Amino acid sequence: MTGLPVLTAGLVHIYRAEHHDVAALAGVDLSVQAGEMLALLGPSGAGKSTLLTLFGGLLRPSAGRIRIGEHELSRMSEPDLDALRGREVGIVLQGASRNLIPHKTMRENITFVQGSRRAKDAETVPVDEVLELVRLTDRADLPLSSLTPGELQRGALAVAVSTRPGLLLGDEPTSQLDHEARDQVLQTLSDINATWGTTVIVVTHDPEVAARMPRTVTIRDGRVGAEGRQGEEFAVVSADGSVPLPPHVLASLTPGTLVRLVESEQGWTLVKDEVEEVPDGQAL
Ligand SMILES: Nc1ncnc2c1ncn2[C@@H]1O[C@H](COP(=O)(O)OP(=O)(O)OP(=O)(O)O)[C@@H](O)[C@H]1O
Repeated sequence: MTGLPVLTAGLVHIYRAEHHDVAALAGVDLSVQAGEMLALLGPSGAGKSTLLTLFGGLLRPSAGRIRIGEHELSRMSEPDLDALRGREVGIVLQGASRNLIPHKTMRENITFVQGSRRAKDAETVPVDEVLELVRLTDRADLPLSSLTPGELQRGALAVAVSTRPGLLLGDEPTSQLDHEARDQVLQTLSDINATWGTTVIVVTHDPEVAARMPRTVTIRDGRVGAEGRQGEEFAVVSADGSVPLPPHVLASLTPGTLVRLVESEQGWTLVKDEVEEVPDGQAL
């Protein structure tokens, strides 16, 4: 299968807890083209993992739309979502060991996933082709306990793409790896993307990983806060017409500040209105 596009519109997710609700996503509008490779960035608690989990059909959105290829996920039944995960979406959870069966070799792990009921009707890829793509051919038949952390992480990627899905999702796929292993995992993600055209979306906290991604999307307070292309950061106009300001701009343009939108040849410039301060005690 070639890459799948991903589209969200007004995506909201609320975790319902016993005493309070948490709005993890508050209206995400995002369009990812088939075959793109991007990183989701943002502060802790911003909603990155929730968004990734929704892309994988592991959670259902509270409101809004989410489309993977031809599928509108919010309308799919549990069995159909399960089948989607088995064939069209590969997910790598945080921590390599959560994605692998410890007493099986890499080859056996891949064969096991390919032979599972969920993978029925999925594209069959020769195991050796998958192993070669992640550069683990010579480690394929060894016990997992003899593999390095980087090899195990590449093994987790191999399992996730063993049915050649159109979308690969990774939650912090390079965390807790040394620089060399991290670079090899990044290279493997690029190789999967380039060889099969797989759409790749990863969550990362690592600025060096982000810098190597062609596109980054920063999630802030459950919304798209900014986008980066080739290292340059842009503010993004939301579907409701709002433009979230980056934190350093917000520090000088505090909420309630009046601004003028001035048109020029370059486009639009935001100019702070210098309204005279009302002296203390004269406001009322
Ligand atoms: N199962 C849950 N039940 C209740 N609240 C949750 C649950 N999972 C996440 N949250 C809350 O939802 C918000 C978004 O969490 P999420 O894990 O998506 O953020 P994140 O950007 O991935 O953070 P991190 O970088 O720390 O992993 C946070 O306020 C978090 O506490």
